Amino acid sequence: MARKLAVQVYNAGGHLRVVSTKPMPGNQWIQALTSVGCRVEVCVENKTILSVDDILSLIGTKCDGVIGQLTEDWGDVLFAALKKAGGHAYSNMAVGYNNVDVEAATRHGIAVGNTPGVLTETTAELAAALTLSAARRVVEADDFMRAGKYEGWLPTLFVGNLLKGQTVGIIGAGRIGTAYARMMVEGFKMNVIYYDLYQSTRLEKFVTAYGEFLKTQGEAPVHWRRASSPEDVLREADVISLHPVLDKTTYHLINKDRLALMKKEAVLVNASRGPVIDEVALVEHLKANPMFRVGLDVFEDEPYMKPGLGDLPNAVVVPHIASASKWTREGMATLAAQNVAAKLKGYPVWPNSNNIEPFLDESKPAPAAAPSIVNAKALGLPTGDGSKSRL
Ligand SMILES: NC(=O)C1=CN([C@@H]2O[C@H](COP(=O)(O)OP(=O)(O)OC[C@H]3O[C@@H](n4cnc5c(N)ncnc54)[C@H](O)[C@@H]3O)[C@@H](O)[C@H]2O)C=CC1
Ligand SMILES: O=C(O)C(=O)CO
Repeated sequence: MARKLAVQVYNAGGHLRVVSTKPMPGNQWIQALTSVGCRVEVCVENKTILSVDDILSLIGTKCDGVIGQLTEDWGDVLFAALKKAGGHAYSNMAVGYNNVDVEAATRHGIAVGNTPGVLTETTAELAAALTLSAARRVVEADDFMRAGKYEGWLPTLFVGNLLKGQTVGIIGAGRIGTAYARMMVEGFKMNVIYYDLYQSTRLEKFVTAYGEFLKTQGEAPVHWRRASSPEDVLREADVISLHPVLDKTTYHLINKDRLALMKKEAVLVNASRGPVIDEVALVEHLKANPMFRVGLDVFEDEPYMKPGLGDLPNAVVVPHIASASKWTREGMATLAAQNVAAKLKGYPVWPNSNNIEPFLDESKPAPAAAPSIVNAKALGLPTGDGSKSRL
């Protein structure tokens, strides 16, 4: 028999029961649910990653919707239980949903929400921070300073890589990959080479226009190129940042053979998902190539690092914090709650998940629509901007 977990209850009399597996920042998300008649139960158990059994006990025998986290295994067992408890809606508090078996959810008639857009710039900024930290050896230098090793300026002390005028490679030029590329182009006048399954006309247009602007300033223009393979990007770029979804096509996209193609002094950044890189191969590559550097926000076996990674000075490692700004985390919570609330109320699905701003504007009521439901088509859910009624 599963143990009962501690919960905090909001709007105890609400007729729809919604569970959040974690406390989430801000109040707007609670408001989005209680205002449509939900009783909200937030798990406050002191345990970082909830097991399937933990979540089964939270779902219980009557549950209309759940907001869950990317650390949880949302597969057939949980969706079957949610369905049996009368549930119709689940939302990840994340844009990535590789932890969710969407087919299983669809089989059980459960809508799966995610939180695109609100974290695009925040995540891209952290990727840029990792790029600079790795290229300019910021963490190594900080450790050196704190260890009392600094004896005075030297021509050879912590020499790193200049970014200006170099080439940045993007693998996965979607929302975040494009935002990151723009930062590197505007900030450091880098040229762009990208690989994606689809053409990123937005990125191409931006780099072309920025190149024209630079020319008017008497500066060298920047250029872009769409590569026909990841190999082209890896061979050509001085900095490579990974921003694809994690699926079968991107699992171990960076492996031993592809690492060997990269420049000896390249910088590799990953703020997508850990398994996009074969981390054992990466550790070997970092050991053999001390001037090759990485900046990692995500790891293959989170929360663990592969043996040896944490000892290497040419790796900057942070604990999956790319979306961790106050505005973004509150916004993610709000979008997740609005996905669940809208589905439970029978509202349509917002037609453009690349523009979710109307859901975050606290000065106006949110549209009566679900911001982003990834299996909307498979479930045959209607789309619409919710103009007929408001949340
Ligand atoms: N570290 C963190 O805290 C965060 C990580 N993420 C991760 O970043 C991912 C991307 O997020 P968004 O940019 O919003 O998604 P997006 O859907 O806008 O972009 C993903 C891109 O990957 C491309 N892609 C898919 N398969 C590919 C392949 N085999 N090779 C190359 N490109 C491929 C897609 O065509 C798409 O353009 C999320 O799925 C999530 O896993 C997102 C937010 C925060
Ligand atoms: O949204 C995601 O996919 C994350 O990794 C957390 O921000």
